Amino acid sequence: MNQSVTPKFSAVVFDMDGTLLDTLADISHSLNSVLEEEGYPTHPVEVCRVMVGFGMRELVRKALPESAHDDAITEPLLKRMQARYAEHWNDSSRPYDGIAELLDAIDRLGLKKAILSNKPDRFTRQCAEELLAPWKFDVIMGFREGIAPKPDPTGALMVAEELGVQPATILYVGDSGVDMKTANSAGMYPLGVTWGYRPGDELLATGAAKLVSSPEAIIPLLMG
Ligand SMILES: O=C(O)COP(=O)(O)O
Repeated sequence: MNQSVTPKFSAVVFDMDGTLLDTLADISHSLNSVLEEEGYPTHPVEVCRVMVGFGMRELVRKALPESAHDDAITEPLLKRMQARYAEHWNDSSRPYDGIAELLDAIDRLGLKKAILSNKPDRFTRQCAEELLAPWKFDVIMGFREGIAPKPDPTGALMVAEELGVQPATILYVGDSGVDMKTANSAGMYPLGVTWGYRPGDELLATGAAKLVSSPEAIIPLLMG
């Protein structure tokens, strides 16, 4: 680590889908193939883009017609979606350009780093282990039954606790309004990224302190 450079933050918490990884095509494919098999209307990828981010249960619910918003329908469909995604999570999902350089810079600066996602926990871990294999994350936390999903701050505060740092010293990097609300209610610095699934105006309206349009643009923010 360069001794003349003081990190401003002690840790970086990343959202996964739309921030570290472009997962949209695999999620959309898994969702649509299950909807189609059940005779429900499917959705273009651009519609899926705005339905992702609230967790898989909510994705399935949003994708179904309102007449099918019943646990007796949504829960079995969620299980099928999970099974389908287990086969297709890695067809085309990849880190965005510049993520490798950003993660390398975080490591060079000696900052801790974590992932907090509304994606089911096992898929969050699988994606990190396979698609972000060169980097070690200090904490990886996906959606776990019994813990409220983002934007509830519970998960973010658990991550801070596990990292052993104060929330106020955490840079939270995400691509959606859900992320900006989470960061604000957990007392973390909300940094919005515009290469993901949501437009910059949504991020500003939900409390982004700043927007960046490339992973490399985050590197100078890490220096004190
Ligand atoms: O599965 C989702 O809904 C999105 O997950 P994310 O929190 O990584 O964006």
